[in-house]
Amino acid sequence: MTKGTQADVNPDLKKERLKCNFNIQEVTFIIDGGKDKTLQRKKIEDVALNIAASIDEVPEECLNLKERYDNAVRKSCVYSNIVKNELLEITGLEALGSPGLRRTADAFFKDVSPFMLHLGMFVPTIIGQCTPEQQAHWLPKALEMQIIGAYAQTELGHGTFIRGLETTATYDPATEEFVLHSPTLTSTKWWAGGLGNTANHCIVVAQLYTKGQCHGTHPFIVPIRDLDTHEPFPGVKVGDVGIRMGFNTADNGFLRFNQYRIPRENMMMKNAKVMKDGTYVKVARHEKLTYGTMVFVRVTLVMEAAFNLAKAATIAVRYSAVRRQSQPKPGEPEPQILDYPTQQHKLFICIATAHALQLTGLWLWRTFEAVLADMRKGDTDSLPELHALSSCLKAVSTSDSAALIEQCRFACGGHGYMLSSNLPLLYSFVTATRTYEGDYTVLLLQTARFLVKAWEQAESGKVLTPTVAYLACAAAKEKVVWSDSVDGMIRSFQAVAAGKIAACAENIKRLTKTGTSLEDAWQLSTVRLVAASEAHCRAMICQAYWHEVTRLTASCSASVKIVMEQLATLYLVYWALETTGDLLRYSTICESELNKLQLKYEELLALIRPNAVGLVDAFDFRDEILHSTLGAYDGRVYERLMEEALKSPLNETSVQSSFHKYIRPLAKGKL
Ligand SMILES: CCCCCCCCCCCCCCCCCCCCC/C=C/C(=O)SCCNC(=O)CCNC(=O)[C@H](O)C(C)(C)COP(=O)(O)OP(=O)(O)OC[C@H]1O[C@@H](n2cnc3c(N)ncnc32)[C@H](O)[C@@H]1OP(=O)(O)O
Ligand SMILES: Cc1cc2nc3c(=O)[nH]c(=O)nc-3n(C[C@H](O)[C@H](O)[C@H](O)COP(=O)(O)OP(=O)(O)OC[C@H]3O[C@@H](n4cnc5c(N)ncnc54)[C@H](O)[C@@H]3O)c2cc1C
Repeated sequence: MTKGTQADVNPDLKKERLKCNFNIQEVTFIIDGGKDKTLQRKKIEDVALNIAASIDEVPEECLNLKERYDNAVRKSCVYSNIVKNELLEITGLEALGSPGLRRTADAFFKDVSPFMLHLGMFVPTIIGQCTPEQQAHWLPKALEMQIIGAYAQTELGHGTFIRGLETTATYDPATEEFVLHSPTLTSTKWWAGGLGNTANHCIVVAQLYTKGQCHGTHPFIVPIRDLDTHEPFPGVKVGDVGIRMGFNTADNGFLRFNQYRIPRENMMMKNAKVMKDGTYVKVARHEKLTYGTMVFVRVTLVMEAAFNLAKAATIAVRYSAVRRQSQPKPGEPEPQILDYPTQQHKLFICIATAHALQLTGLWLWRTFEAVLADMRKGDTDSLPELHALSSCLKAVSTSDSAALIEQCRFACGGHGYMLSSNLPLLYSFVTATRTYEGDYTVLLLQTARFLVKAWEQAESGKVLTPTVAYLACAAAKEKVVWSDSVDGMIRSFQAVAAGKIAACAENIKRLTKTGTSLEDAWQLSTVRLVAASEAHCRAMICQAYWHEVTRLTASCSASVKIVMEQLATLYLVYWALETTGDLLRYSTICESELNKLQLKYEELLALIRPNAVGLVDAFDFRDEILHSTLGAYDGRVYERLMEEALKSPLNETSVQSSFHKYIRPLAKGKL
């Protein structure tokens, strides 16, 4: 964080920091995943942010579309050099996935870098889908930025249904080439980040045909532009998809092929190969390993959701400590808006959710690494569980994060609507994560498939995998006894999930018994399947969050343990109150217990209040990364709002030319 001198800090924020009763740094270490991770992150920030400080003379949002893109490319090149020449020196290849790199990128780009997909999907797909020989060829070029890549899977006509993609890659053994073709308008690749004007290479997912047979979708590395002139190659039509709600500097593009040829070796051949004579050879032991990059990105998006929500919470909590409004007690000064319980209700759940998603995300990452290790040994048994886990966690974390970022904006009143608060840009960025890399509903339905199967296994007494082991106890189908202890609440959330899954399974069974096909019975049950999947995910987040807090605070100071547990309890109580209907249905909770729960929630808000600013300080965002007039460390909100306003091009002259062109003639009746 940029602390400045204490004299510059808003007096209310100063007082808040004096009130904080726990060691902020200890919490930072927990959030980062350990002291070593914090130190590494800070080192990366120190290197990168020296340069970021003077990267923009004019605020990004004041530029026109084309200038914004050019500016984003300029900054991406500066940033790439820092990554290559400085950051990789500090941590080696590990830097590419490090939180330090992710965070410092935000100091350079308020919107999105057109290189994001190069690093976020092009490089990971080379690592995940290429043979070692192919990696040796492509990876150094990509890391040196000699080539820039995009990931083009989605088409104009299909995003969700990958098997429905229309682009074809037909093998020609005579020349040992694949012929890429886009047979229809709807087969045009659409949306790929970095594709429109920036990338010269692209991973293209296409239906593979060889010896007259289709073998389904496979990934190919496709050169699309000349490395020197940057002109698209003949047979390639590429461009920008048009103005979007956000991501306007991400260069999302379209791509069409007209019988465009690439060498056979450009098929990514880790999981399947086409031999010179056109023989198709399946290498992978699991059908869906070609979807591996998506699983990887879904896993990372859980922490991405936490990161962005933490930024919004920092902005809104600091602002709420500075902002004073209304006069609830006559004759007394206007209170800080953070003192209003309704404001605490809006904001403390944001801090708690950021913790819940970050700690669950770190746990998911470890699970992902364990599954990868199994797969390296040829064991793919845990892949379905990882797919189910990453699908629902990606869906719920991105959805919660987007909704709560918007809540942070509401919590900042009119000033939250200013682009300079950074809340609108944060929202438009995060709300896209609910859609991309698998739409919310679609991914929850993927998890639901796994849950219904697990339920059937539970009913027949089979051993269940860890994340659904709770279904075994629930198979008895009795209401769970309510208790407002943490364990009791988690048991109740699991009972809700189990009850909903059971109801789905029964509904499908009932429908099929009366002659409905299994596919139709599934469709007729999807509204409840989505709800069941979400309940399962919520129970899992609650369990993982509490488990991680207990584990990570075991050796912490008492005050840190207390505040971390207060937040985690708040998260559980909040969701119990949000889902009272479900609890009444699946647990023994009654009216008096609900009243007790409401009181407990209000007590928790009051307990957390003195530590609110300390808690957001513990996210440890430097001002350069927050980019917010409302959320800077020093709380000079009004001064910053005025300074930013004066940077608007509309303030460059006291009278605009439109006055002379239109308003005056209108007033004089001469228009
Ligand atoms: C070097 C210097 C560089 C410097 C550069 C500086 C730059 C600075 C920037 C730095 C910042 C970096 C930050 C990085 C952040 C990363 C951001 C990434 C941004 C991403 C942007 C968006 C990208 C995209 O959206 S890509 C497109 C994604 N598309 C999708 O997700 C499509 C969703 N659809 C599907 O996943 C499937 O089609 C599905 C699952 C819905 C259905 O598939 P299906 O084939 O039809 O399967 P189905 O019949 O339903 O099921 C069969 C069976 O298979 C199981 N299954 C399905 N999927 C999987 C799977 N993935 N894994 C395992 N199993 C799977 C399914 O469950 C079924 O099983 P059964 O029930 O047992 O039959
Ligand atoms: C900002 C952004 C960046 C992107 N970047 C990339 C990229 O770099 N590369 C890339 O390849 N793609 C990218 N995408 C595309 C993205 O992956 C898709 O938009 C996403 O997977 C959703 O697919 P869709 O657009 O086809 O939505 P659709 O599937 O058409 O969804 C529309 C609606 O239909 C519903 N629906 C669809 N199928 C079902 C079903 N089976 N059951 C019930 N409901 C269903 C959905 O829930 C949704 O409500 C990006 C998208 C965005 C917004």
